[in-house]
Formats: sequence, C-alpha cells, structure tokens
Amino acid sequence: MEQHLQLKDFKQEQKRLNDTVAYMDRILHSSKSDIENAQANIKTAMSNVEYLDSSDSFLNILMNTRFFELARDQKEGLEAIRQKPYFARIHFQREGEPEEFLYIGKTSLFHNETHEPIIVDWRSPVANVYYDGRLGDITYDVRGDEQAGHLFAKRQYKIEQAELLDYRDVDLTTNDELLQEALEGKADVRLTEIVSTIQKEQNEIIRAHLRQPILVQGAAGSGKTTIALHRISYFLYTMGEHFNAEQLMILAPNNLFIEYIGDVLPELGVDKICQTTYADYVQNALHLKLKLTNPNEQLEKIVENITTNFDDLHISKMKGSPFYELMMQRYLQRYEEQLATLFDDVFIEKYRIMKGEHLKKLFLVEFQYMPIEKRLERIKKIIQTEVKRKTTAVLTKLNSRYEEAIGRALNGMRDAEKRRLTVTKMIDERDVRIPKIKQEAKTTASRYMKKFTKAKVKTLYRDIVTNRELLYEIAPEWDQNETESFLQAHKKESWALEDLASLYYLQAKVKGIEDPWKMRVVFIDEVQDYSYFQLAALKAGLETDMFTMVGDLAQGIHSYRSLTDWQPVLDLFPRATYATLQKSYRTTIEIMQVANEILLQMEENLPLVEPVVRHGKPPEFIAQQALQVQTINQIVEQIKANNHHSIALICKTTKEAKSIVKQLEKADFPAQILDENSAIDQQKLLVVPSHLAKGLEFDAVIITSFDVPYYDNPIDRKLLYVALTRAMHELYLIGPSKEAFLM
Ligand SMILES: Nc1ncnc2c1ncn2[C@@H]1O[C@H](COP(=O)(O)OP(=O)(O)OP(=O)(O)O)[C@@H](O)[C@H]1O
Repeated sequence: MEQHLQLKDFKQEQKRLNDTVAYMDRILHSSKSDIENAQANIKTAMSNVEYLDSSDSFLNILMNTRFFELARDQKEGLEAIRQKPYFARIHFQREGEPEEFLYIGKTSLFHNETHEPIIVDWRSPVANVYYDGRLGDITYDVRGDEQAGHLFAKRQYKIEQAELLDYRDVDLTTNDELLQEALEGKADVRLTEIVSTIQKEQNEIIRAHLRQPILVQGAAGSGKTTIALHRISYFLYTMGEHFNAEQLMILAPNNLFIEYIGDVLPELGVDKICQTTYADYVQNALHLKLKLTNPNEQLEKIVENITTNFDDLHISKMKGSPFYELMMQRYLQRYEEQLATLFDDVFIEKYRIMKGEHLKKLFLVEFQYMPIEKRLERIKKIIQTEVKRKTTAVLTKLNSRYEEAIGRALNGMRDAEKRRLTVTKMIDERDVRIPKIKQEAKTTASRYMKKFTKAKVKTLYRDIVTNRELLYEIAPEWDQNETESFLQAHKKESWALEDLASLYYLQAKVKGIEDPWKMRVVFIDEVQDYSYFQLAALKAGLETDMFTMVGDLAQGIHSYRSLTDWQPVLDLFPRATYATLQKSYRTTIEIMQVANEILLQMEENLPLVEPVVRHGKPPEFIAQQALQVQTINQIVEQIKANNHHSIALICKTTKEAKSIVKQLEKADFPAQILDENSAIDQQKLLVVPSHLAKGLEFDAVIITSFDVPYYDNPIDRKLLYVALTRAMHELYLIGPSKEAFLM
C-alpha cells in the first residue's frame, strides 16, 4: 500500500516536472521567435533610416532593441534553469488562505495567463520558510510585516537534465543527510549548488537587516564567502528598487580570489557588481597609480625568519590604528585652519560685498560636513551670487549718485565753461567707472578664490610623513626617537598598503569621493586582514555603514598590521549585528581534528570548529627530510584514484614553493606555482605558498615543510591552520617530523 502511494506520488512529481519543463519550452520557443522578429524589425528599420523620417526609424530601432533584450534575457534565464527548474517544495498555508505547494528554485517563473507562480524564487519572503528549519505554525517577514502560516512539509528534489531522479521529505534528520550528500561533492562544482542546502544559521545572516551592517566571525569552511555572495544576490533581489548593482562593491583579498568567485556571481543573478581589492579600489577612486610594496613581502620576510626591522612592523601596525586616523584628523584641522585665515573681506572697487568673517564661518562651521574643496566651491558660488546681487545695487546707487551730481552741477553752476567741464568730467568718470565695476564683478569670485590653491592628496600625505615640524604638532605623543624613526622610514618615497587608508581618508575629507566610486553597499571577505583605519576610512569616504563583513581571526595571517579582535570594528559600526558561525562545511571530521589542535594553541581563544558530521580518510603524516618526487607522484595517483581531482601542495613560503616546482619540473612532473596573476592549469599540480591559499579549497591538500618548519609563533600557527583547513576530503603532511607541523 505504502509503496503504491509512493509510486503515485513519484508519478505526480514527475508530471509536475514534465509540465514545468514543457511550459518552459513553450515560452522558450516563443521568446526565440520574439528574438527573431525583433532582429528582423531592427534590420528593416536600419535599412529605412535613409529615406524615412529618421527619428521614426530611430524610435523603432530603440523599441525593437528593448524587445530584443527582454526576449533574450528571458530566453537566457529559462535556459539557465531548464535542466533544474527547482530544488525544493514547501507544503504551506498562509493564514486565511488555502493550502498550496510552492516549488522553490533559483529564479521565479509565473504562468503567463494565470499569473500563478510555477517556481518561487529562493530569495522571496515565503521561501525563507524553507530555510528556517521548523515545521508547524510559523511566521515570516514580508517587507517588514510579520505574516503567519503553517508549514506542513518540506521536500527536496534531485533533478538532473530536467529528469526527476529522486526526492526526499525533509525533517531535521534528513536535513543532515541531504547536506552531507551535498558536501560529498567535488571542489569544482559545488559553490553554485548551495542554495538548496543553505543552513538555518547561514540563512539568518544572508537575510539579516539589509540596511544595517553585519560582522560575521566564522570558522574556516563555515560558508562565509558563500554567505556573502548569497547575501549580495538576496540584497539585489529585495532592494533592487532602491539600489542597482553598480552601487555595490565586493572587496576581495586578491585578484585570484576575484577570479574564483567570478563564475559564481552571474549564476546567482549578480553581475555588474564591482569586484575589486582594497588597493585597486582606492587607487581607482583617487585616480592614482602607485607602485605599492608587495604586502606579502613583509609577511614572507617574517615567515622566512629574515630579521625585519621592528620599526617597520611597528609603523605598519600604527598606520592601521585609530591613532593614525587621529593624526590625519589633526592634520586636516590644521590645514582647514590655515585655509580659514585666508578669508578676508570681498570688495568690488571700494565697496565691501561680503565680510571675511562670515565666509570663514561658512567654511569652518556651516559647511563642515562637506569635503574641504567642496566647501570652497560652494563658497565661490555664494560669492558669485552675492557679487551679482550687490553689484546691481552698487551700480544703481552709483548711477543715481552721478545723476544727482550732474544735475546739481547743471543747475547750480553759473559759469557755463566750468559747468561744461565739470559735467563732462563726471560723465567721463562714470563711463569708465561703471563698466570697470561690471567687468570686475564678473571675475571677483574667481580672483578671490585663487589664493585657495588645490592640493594633491599625495603631496599632502608626503608632507605629513616627511615634515618634522608637522609631526611634532600632529603626533605630540611621540617621543623624539619615535618621530625620528618615522621620518627615517619615509625618507625614500615608497608606498605600502597601509598608506592607502590615509590617502583615501584625505581624499574623502579634502576632495570627496566621486560618484562612480561612491559605493553605497560594501561586502568584505577576509575582513580580519583589514586594519581599523582601512575600514574607518572607507566608511568615512562612502558615508554609509551598509557593510557586510565576514572573516576569521584564526586566519589573520597579516595580524602584524591588521585586526586582532573585533571590538574596534564593532566600535566603528555601532549599528552592526555580530554573528558567529562555528560549523565547518568544508572539512572532514578527521582533518578538522588536526586543524583544531592548532586552533587550541592560538592566543585568540576561539572556540573549536565543529565539522558537519562527515568522515573521511585520516590525515597521513609522511616522514621525509627532503622532497621526493616519487612520493608526491604516489600520493597524487592515490588521490586521483579516490576520484578527487583538485589537489594543492601547500608550502609555508614562496621560496619553498618555487624550489619544489623546480624539482618537480626537473623530474618531468607537471607542476605550477600559484601566483596572483596566472591562470590555473588544471592538468598540473598546483603548488601554493600558504599565504595565498586563504579562501581557496581543494579536494586534497599536501602540506610540505622542508625548508623551514612551522614555528610556535602566532603567524606560523595561523598559516598552518589556513593550509590545513583548505582540504575538503584528504590531507597529507610531509616533513622531517611532526613537530615541523606543530604537532
Ligand atoms: N549550506 C551549505 N551547503 C553545502 N555546502 C556548503 C554550505 N555552506 C558552505 N558550504 C561549502 O563549504 C565550503 C566552505 O565554504 P566557504 O568557502 O564559503 O567558507 P569560508 O567560511 O569562506 O571558508 P574560509 O574562511 O576557510 O575561506 C564550500 O565548499 C561551500 O560550498
């Protein structure tokens, strides 16, 4: 009986899918002919341009182009989801309405005639019910209004090539099974399939107050990147009326990472969003092209135990601190006050048009909220208007004075010759003076403003870091030694990542950020690698706090210059929601155990990461003093035999990575070093310096430690932790002893 019912149910589901696909095919067919029609119309209109009224055919072309685009978008949208129109269904009843089955997919589809939803978008308010976890009476949010309903059941489908393979009703236990199945997948195909298994705590972050900042401390592999990308997609879906994609920006740690997420965003319905790094963004927004010292170089030096100048590290850290922001503020205040002394009275000829004191007050007080140069532009406009208005009054007054004087001379002077001379003199004087005033008035404002010379932000900053007297003023807290070593460090002009925050801050406060770069919403991945001031400058320049920030302090390998705890970020974003994610979806229990051992040794006191229950091959330690290509070969073969294909060999330093690639190549083993600019060749073994591995993941990871071991210090622990947590299924450690891996 049970079986019979199941079969019937399966058939019904099959029919539902077939009907959906058939409907999609019908629409596809008609959008194809819409496309052809529009193309034909455009062609005709183009050929008619010559002899028809050209504005008519121009309109025609525009209209048909729009039709064409609509039809093409519809076609592409349908084609993208045809193979798998939906992934889940909810059996749901909105309060006061009949029960219904809603099928959830990556985008929505409505019936053209009945307007009934055939597929409901995963980002729609009601789809939240699917992710929220509970069955029974529930509430959900529709644009701020709480709606009630009853959720009877949730069902998940396995559909491939538009064929129903399987489905399963979801309760708390099957939820785990489904997730596990999803996690069994391979590194190269997974990122886009997550929408069906997004977990409750992840969903909460994706949908958390969109107009408020959010900071997420999430364990390695807890889905931070995934969540950030889905939140962007959800944001545009929900707030599309108020924001367009160009106003959104995602800041990634490096270009490699941008490439990595590049394929995912369009699949989530998000393109056109600005994807960049902090360094590129700042330079673009400031129209600067700086030769930055490689931010990884300093890290490499520390890691390779090459003695780095303590002062350099100290300065890097200081440049990210609230104190450096304070120095910039003091500098700006000084700069502003100097400019303010230049405001004197505005005259035309001998007439005072405006008081300097008044302009000064506008500059320092009333317009204080604006960037300095914008204030000056405003003041110039005000002077222009005032000059215009007052000149008219002055001229009227002058004219009538001359009239009066001339009248008096004409009537009052007896001597005709004297009278003639006086009157002529007055007329001549008037005829010179009045046009001169008119002429002068035209340029008064611009002449007045000339003394406010515009400064280049780069020049201002160089002045700050090289001018001893200035430093005494803006950093009085420093003793002689500190000031001198700061000056010494800046003798030669060079630019580091840390300097960008100040440049951006100065730009924001002196000139303002231009509209195309004035992003309204910001998403930051790997936020632990930012300094306080980097974030503060960005917030000040963009004048928004709509930031989504995700990161993991345990992976803070740049902590010598970046954040070491979240408090400064929370102070900077007082409205921020703070969330944590402890579960790792990437790594097997066996691998996570090893990584957790390292996490325990860190000073941050972060809670252990809980792997989602998924077992795998225990990590293997292989004792070897030096690289043996034979061993690598064997391991790679074994990994491939396990049907795992994305493999990385992670080395602590770039130096070791280079030397390993050399040795492998010499033995004809195809290998490639990963650097920020080269495309990945899938056929070769990817050799990755540990600091570049952040954010990436592989089916299997081999970690070697031949040159230098991982030492028992904060940065090495973090580098090792990052390396260990890149592995999804298999992990191999090769080195002289377990101690080399802090075990
Ligand atoms: N709900 C989920 N369902 C299926 N897979 C998931 C889910 N959440 C995360 N994953 C997978 O877990 C892996 C880790 O996700 P992601 O890279 O977003 O984590 P992360 O927190 O950014 O990691 P890291 O900090 O180590 O870079 C990815 O393969 C992702 O596809």
